[in-house]
Amino acid sequence: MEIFAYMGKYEYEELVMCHDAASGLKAIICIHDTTLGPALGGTRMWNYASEEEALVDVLRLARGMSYKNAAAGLNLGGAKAVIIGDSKKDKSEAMFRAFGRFVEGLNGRYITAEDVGTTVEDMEYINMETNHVAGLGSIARSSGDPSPVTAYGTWRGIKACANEVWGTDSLAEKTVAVQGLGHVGYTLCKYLHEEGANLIVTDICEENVQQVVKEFNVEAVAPNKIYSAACDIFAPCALGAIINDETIPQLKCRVIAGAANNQLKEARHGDVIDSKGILYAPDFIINAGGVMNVYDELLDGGYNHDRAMRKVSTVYNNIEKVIAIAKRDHIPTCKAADVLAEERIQMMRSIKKIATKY
Ligand SMILES: NC(=O)c1ccc[n+]([C@@H]2O[C@H](COP(=O)([O-])OP(=O)(O)OC[C@H]3O[C@@H](n4cnc5c(N)ncnc54)[C@H](O)[C@@H]3O)[C@@H](O)[C@H]2O)c1
Repeated sequence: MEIFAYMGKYEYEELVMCHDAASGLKAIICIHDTTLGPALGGTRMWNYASEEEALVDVLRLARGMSYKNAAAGLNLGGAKAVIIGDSKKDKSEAMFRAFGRFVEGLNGRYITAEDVGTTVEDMEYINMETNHVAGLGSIARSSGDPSPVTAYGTWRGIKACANEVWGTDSLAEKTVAVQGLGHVGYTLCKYLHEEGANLIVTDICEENVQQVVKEFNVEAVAPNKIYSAACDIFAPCALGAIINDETIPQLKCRVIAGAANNQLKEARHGDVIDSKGILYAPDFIINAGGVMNVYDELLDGGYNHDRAMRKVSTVYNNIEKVIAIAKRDHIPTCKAADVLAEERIQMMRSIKKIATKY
C-alpha cells in the first residue's frame, strides 16, 4: 500500500505505529482529522491475518469516526486504534499500560475508548498511564453502558423517519420489525412498545426472544423471516451487511432505521433501496447516541446524564438534516449523511481565525 498517497487522498493527519517488545504490543493509532476537536475513537483488538490488514482497517475506521462525530454535531475529530493480537489469549496489564503510554504521548490529540475485543478493564489499565480515555466503568461520573442511550437515539431517529414518510412522528399502531434483541434491540423494543407500536421481533438467541415476547407480548419470527415481515419499519439491530441483493427484494417496509453498524453490504445497495422508495436512516447517524453519551464525559463538570440525553435526542434533527440534503442534492440518504459530515468539517475549516493572545 502506498501509505502517503492514501493518506493524501482522504486527508489523514497522522499514523502512529506503537511497538513494545516486553509486552508484545503491536498497535496502530490513526488520527484522521482534528478540525473539529481532539480525535475520539475506540481501540479494537483483533487477530489480523497481516499488518496490512490491520493498517487498512484502522485507516477505514478512523475516517468513519470523523464522519460520525462530525455529523453528530460533536466537537470531536475522528481516530481509531487497533492492537494486533488475539483478545482471548494475548492480553496483559503490561500490553494495555504500554499502549496507554503511547496514547499519553499524543498529548490529548487522541482519546481512546472501548471497542471490539477490548473491555472496561483494559481501559482502566490504559487510564493508569493517561487521562485521554473515555467510557471507564468504575469511575464516578463516567457515562457507563452506551447501549440504552444508543437505543434512545435510534428511537428518536425512527420517529424522524416516520414524520417524513407519514407526516406524523407517532409510532402508535405502526408495525416495526426488530432484528436483534441484544443490548440495543431490547431497549429499543421497550421504547417502541411504550409508544404503542406493534412489534415483530427476531434473534438467533432464543432466550433473548423469549424475554421480549413475554415482556411486551409481541410476535416472534425465525431469523430468516424478518426481511419479509409485513411491517412499516425495519430496524436492524444485530449485524452488518443485511441490506443486500438477497434481502432487498423481500422487504415490505417503507423505512429502514436501526442501530446496526454497516447495514449496507455495498454502497450501491443504498441507491437500490432509494430507488424502491424506501427511506434509509444512515447507520452512523442514527446510532450516534453512544458516542454522544461518551462525549458528555469530556465536557465541563464531567458526565451529566440529562445533558447527554438532550444531545442524544438531536439524532431526530440529524436525520431531518440528512433528508433535507438528500432532497437538495437529489442523492440517496446514505450519501447525504457523508455530505452532512463533510460540510460541517468544511465550515469549521473555513471560518476566520481571530487572534486573542500571543
Ligand atoms: N451498543 C451500542 O451502544 C452500539 C452503538 C452503535 C452501534 N451499535 C451496533 O448495533 C448493533 C447491536 O449492538 P448491541 O450492543 O445490541 O449488540 P449485542 O451483541 O448485545 O446484540 C446483538 C443481538 O443480535 C443477535 N443476532 C446476531 N445475529 C443475528 C441474526 N442473524 N439474526 C437475528 N439476530 C441476530 C444476537 O444474538 C444479539 O442478541 C451492532 O451492530 C452494533 O455494532 C451498537
